[in-house]
Amino acid sequence: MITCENLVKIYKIDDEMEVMALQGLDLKVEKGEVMGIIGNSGSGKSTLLNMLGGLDRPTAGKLIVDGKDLLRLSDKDLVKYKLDTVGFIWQNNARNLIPYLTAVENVELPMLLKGRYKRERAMELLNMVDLGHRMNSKLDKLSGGEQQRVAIAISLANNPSLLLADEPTGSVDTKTADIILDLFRKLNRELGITIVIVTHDTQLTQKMDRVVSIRDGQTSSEFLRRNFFSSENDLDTQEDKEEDTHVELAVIDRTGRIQLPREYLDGIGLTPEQNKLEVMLEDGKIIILNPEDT
Ligand SMILES: Nc1ncnc2c1ncn2[C@@H]1O[C@H](COP(=O)(O)OP(=O)(O)OP(=O)(O)O)[C@@H](O)[C@H]1O
Repeated sequence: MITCENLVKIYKIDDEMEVMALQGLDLKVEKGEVMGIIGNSGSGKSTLLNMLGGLDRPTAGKLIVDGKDLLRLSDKDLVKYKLDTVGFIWQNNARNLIPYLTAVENVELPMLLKGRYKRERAMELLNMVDLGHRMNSKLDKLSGGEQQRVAIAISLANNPSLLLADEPTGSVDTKTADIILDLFRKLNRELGITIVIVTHDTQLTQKMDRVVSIRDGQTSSEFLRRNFFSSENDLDTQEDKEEDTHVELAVIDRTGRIQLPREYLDGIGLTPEQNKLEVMLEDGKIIILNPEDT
């Protein structure tokens, strides 16, 4: 569904200053995946989402989404792509909704359809997000989580094949965050929609099958859930950390370069000044040693 290869995004601040927000990022997302993206503030998560959503164009590299080459699309085709292929959910989406209109009126508002069909489609979308029973409630009578579900209904209006969510649970409590993740899963299952979620919420990422970590504008590691079918109850009863639920994979680029977590390097006593490691292949395993220890 998504292929990013060596993706670069440079923002020009003024004649002298540039920011390289994406520094040769590689990422593959399969059709029908629900995937998380994590990373420190400023690591390039939102920039990546903006590129995937066609809100801005990459500077260089390759970006193919749903068969469309986003570096080569004409301006007209990019507008069509934004309308037809992607749906967006933002952290503060609900704030853009109109408080004195009902849920169904809010969903109807941005739709291009006319008359009766608009109402039918808006009702259908609210049913999809399990909010059919509140369709005639004024928005300001709905909880934060329910308002976010109205925003999700709106994002589905054009049958997108990709949903992009930037901190979708940033403004709600843990229980509501779980309900929203369950809803994403349901939409994924029932509509086959691919979903990419940027989040800081480690409770949420523990429940995702694949989480990619971005550092300095590049994918640095990937967390795969150990047991895709492990019971959600287990997660609720124990104080899990990401390492317990997921196995961490370092990302290797086409030239064989990998980025090792700093704590691993610290673990073998390698100081930041040292820039060489001893690497050995032994019994089918690659062993990395601090050269000063050998
Ligand atoms: N429109 C822009 N103009 C100039 N620089 C930008 C722009 N957008 C992002 N940047 C810079 O690009 C880098 C990556 O920013 P980005 O917003 O993608 O990070 P992020 O991982 O989403 O951070 P956060 O978690 O704080 O939202 C930062 O250094 C940021 O200052």
